Amino acid sequence: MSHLTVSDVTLSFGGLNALSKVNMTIEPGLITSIIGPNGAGKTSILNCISGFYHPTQGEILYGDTPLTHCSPHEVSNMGIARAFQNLELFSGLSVLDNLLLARHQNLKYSFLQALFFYGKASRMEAENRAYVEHVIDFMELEPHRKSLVGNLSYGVQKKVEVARALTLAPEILLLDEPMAGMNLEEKEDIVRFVIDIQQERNTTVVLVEHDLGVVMDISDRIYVLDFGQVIGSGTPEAVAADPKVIEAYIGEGS
Ligand SMILES: Nc1ncnc2c1ncn2[C@@H]1O[C@H](COP(=O)(O)OP(=O)(O)OP(=O)(O)O)[C@@H](O)[C@H]1O
Repeated sequence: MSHLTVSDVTLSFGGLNALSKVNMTIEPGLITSIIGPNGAGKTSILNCISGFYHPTQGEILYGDTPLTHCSPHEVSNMGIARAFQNLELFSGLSVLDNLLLARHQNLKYSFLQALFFYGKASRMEAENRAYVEHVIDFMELEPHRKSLVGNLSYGVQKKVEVARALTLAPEILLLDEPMAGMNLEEKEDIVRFVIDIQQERNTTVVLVEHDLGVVMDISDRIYVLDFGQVIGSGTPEAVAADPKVIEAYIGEGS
């Protein structure tokens, strides 16, 4: 597994810099959280890493491979998957079909093979099916596998969204506010899965989350953004004691 390196990334929308010379190193195998007040640039940095936005300046490398100008599809094929803040699920399809569809993105066989459905295509189809079943099992979604996503509670839908990203077997999982709108029990549930994803699947996790209690509890490293700039970084203890970070949060509340 490789380091993900964000170097001097600036993202401008007209006159507004959503990100200004942001530097981050996402270390393999760790949970790195990105926090900051509303509008600080947290989603923008995930958008740059996942190829939805292209930085105005700066560079993003995965190992030695530049991601800066890659499309979202190219980024996910490199092993970087994203679960979205606003769910990217098909509400009229079952959990199983949503996950199969997501996994299907990774199918690589020719039109002719697909047409006659033999050889590599059928083998890959079986492998995909098995992998999706494994993700359903891992995320404890078995009771919901045939349910239409639109009929599920918001908390379960958020879990399906994480599962959707996991079907790509990512090395890095980007999670954008996976606990937003959840009740305490649902939050505890998803926290347990985030830790399991890191520890049991040896996946690097990048987490954008507003719940500071959760962030302090589970993160190995934290980056703090404010007005598009990194104002603090390090272990949870170091960040919690950083006067600039405290100021940014007190400023937000006052
Ligand atoms: N597509 C866009 N066009 C114009 N401005 C944008 C766009 N995307 C983001 N911004 C602006 O960039 C800044 C950073 O937004 P971003 O969504 O990254 O913040 P955030 O930290 O994720 O906020 P929140 O915690 O509220 O989700 C904001 O001022 C936002 O209005």
